[in-house]
Amino acid sequence: MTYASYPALRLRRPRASAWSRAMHAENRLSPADFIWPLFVTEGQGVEEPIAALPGVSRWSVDLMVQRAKEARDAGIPCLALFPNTQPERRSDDGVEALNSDNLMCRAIRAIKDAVPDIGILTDVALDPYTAHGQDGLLDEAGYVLNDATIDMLIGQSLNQAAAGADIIAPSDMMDGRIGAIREALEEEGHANVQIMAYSAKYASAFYGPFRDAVGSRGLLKGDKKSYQMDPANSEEALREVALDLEEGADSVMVKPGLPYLDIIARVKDAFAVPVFAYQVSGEYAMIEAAVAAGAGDRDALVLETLMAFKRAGCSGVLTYHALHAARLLHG
Ligand SMILES: NCC(=O)CCC(=O)O
Ligand SMILES: [Mg+2]
Repeated sequence: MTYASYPALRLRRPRASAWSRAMHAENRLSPADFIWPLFVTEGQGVEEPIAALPGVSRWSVDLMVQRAKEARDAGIPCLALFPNTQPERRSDDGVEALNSDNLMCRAIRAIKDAVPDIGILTDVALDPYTAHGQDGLLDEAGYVLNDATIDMLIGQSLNQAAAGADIIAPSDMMDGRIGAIREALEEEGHANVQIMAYSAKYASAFYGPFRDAVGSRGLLKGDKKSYQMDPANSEEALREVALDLEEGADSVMVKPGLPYLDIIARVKDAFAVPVFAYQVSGEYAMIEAAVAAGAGDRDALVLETLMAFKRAGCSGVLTYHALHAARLLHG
């Protein structure tokens, strides 16, 4: 087939007016594209602003319920919860993750009680609970043990599911944990609890502010390169995704987001399954720093970066800008 060429063909013609641009848009953003990560802290009526994430706070459970209502009213379908565990409840084995009355479980129950029609995604990994800030159990040399960690992750997943979590999202990058968690969920009567696998999670420099938010930055010794992926690799991301899908993941995630759009596009092309991205704390902080420096307009930067995820093939995005973006789109 041959196309017309200039001047019969002018690609600027459909761009000339707003109505026509709207009609020709290949992708659209809506509040339903967003999952809102929120940080829970102890107490009543407590808001703790996070310096490294201007505009983001930790909220106590009672105020978290207010955030959940705002999210629902703005059309956001799902929240992702992260606990800032009190230092005295952190230990080498992170056993607080298994406590059915821990901060996470109390937050899940309170939100499900007050706002039953919003989804709750819970992160599975031990880093908010360990005294060393690593995602799993360590051997004497400080290596993160794979199979022993999986036993803890199963317990953590079942604990969250019992509290009412709708989507279990293992972010630990242990080999084989998706299959083990799926099997345990089936056995314990949680057949409808989904798994969103953090399949391609990279050992990234963009997680710094998150570690402040969950209180693990000062604790973490070394790095996470023995389990998170090398930013040099993309074939390996396809293998990670293939394994997680074989093991029973309902959806997969690529993390961080914007520096890894190529991975998102490859995963979507190769597997045609629901792919989500995590626009992580360092990405949020970079946008806010640009805005503070007068280098860009917040609303435009936020919507353009979120649209990029849709264009790359994402079903949705975990983003700290979720409420702001959803309200912009709602008008
Ligand atoms: N498991 C969740 C994260 O590590 C979040 C990272 C971030 O927002 O920087
Ligand atoms: Mg894996």
